[in-house]
Amino acid sequence: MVNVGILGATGMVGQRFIQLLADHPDFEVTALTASSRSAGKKYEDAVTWHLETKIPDAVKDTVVVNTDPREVKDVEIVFSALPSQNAAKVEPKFAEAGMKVASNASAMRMEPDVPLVVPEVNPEHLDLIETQQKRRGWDGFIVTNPNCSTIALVMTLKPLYDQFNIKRVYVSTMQAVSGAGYNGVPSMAIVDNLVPFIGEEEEKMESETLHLLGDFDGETVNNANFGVSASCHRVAVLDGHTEAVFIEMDDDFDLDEVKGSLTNFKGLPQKLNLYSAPEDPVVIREEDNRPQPRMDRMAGNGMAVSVGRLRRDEVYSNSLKYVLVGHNTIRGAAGASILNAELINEIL
Ligand SMILES: NC(=O)C1=CN([C@@H]2O[C@H](COP(=O)(O)OP(=O)(O)OC[C@H]3O[C@@H](n4cnc5c(N)ncnc54)[C@H](OP(=O)(O)O)[C@@H]3O)[C@@H](O)[C@H]2O)C=CC1
Ligand SMILES: N[C@@H](CC(=O)OP(=O)(O)O)C(=O)O
Repeated sequence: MVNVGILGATGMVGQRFIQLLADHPDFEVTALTASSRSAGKKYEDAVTWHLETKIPDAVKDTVVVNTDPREVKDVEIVFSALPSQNAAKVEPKFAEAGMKVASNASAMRMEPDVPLVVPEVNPEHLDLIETQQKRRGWDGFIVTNPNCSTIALVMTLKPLYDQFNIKRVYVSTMQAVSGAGYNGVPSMAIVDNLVPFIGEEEEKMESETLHLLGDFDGETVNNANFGVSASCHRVAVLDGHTEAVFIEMDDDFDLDEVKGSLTNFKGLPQKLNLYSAPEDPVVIREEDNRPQPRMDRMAGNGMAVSVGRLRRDEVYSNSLKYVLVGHNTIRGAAGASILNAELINEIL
């Protein structure tokens, strides 16, 4: 077993880490950190638990420590669920102290020597770790996963990008409230309502998508060369982000081939049979009224993306559209970091 720690263990995403790691065959949670408000308390006293399953017995009595590498002993991997501003300050300290940091926070994602990885999409970007360690003189390293909406989008774009010439993508999101954290969106703002703005979300979707699909030339990642335009919205759903995706290709295409490439898509996690890898990263729904967040967010234990309403665009040539649903705090957050760590543990 590999000893792992969770940074920001009391938050929404931290709790998902605890839940998903409870029965993990290779990772054992031995350290939990949070702010000084929680440090020194037993986990069950420090946390306001929001998930449907119980707090796992194994961590109930674990004493939460400050998010400081000097207080985290004998741990090989730390999963970071810290607010971005804190992540920027402390993740490098954990890497400097020799730990492998699998971060869910946005702080370091676009650093040129920090891999931003979805294991089914761009595992080869992990080779940047060597550059990072040399450049920064670290024994450990930082690997990041993308934004929750980006992950779901890019998992569907990858098979299409490999087979067709994508010219431009428009995406309109309908994002669950859990993406903003428990206290992120007041109930008065969201019940009977929709909020048509999520700070920095559109910029992240537009930049991270092209970076993830970029070529790694051995030294640097050269972004993919097509247009992505996003519009992001908060809706009254607890978990599960829905996205309406519109794609224009350079050339005409066969819709059955598009469907085949999504259905048959497999990546390295599937080949390596990693513990958290869904058998099918993309699940196609044929019903007119699917995917829906409540019905489809748990596809592949929350690690698969469901795609439905796949159709040719009858207005614009060489164009298609579909709707997707992905679980934002599992595939879009904690599950994504855990899959990154499983891959690292297997291949490095
Ligand atoms: N990949 C993705 O798309 C997603 C990413 N996220 C990202 O994950 C991260 C966590 O989000 P979420 O769980 O919603 O946030 P929460 O606010 O729910 O939790 C934050 C956690 O960080 C701790 N913390 C807060 N301030 C400090 C500090 N100064 N020093 C040390 N620890 C601190 C909190 O501890 P305490 O309880 O003691 O205050 C808590 O454990 C964010 O970066 C967020 O953007 C979130 C959702 C999806
Ligand atoms: N902004 C996302 C969640 C999030 O925290 O994203 P990021 O990891 O890019 O900061 C949402 O609200 O649904």
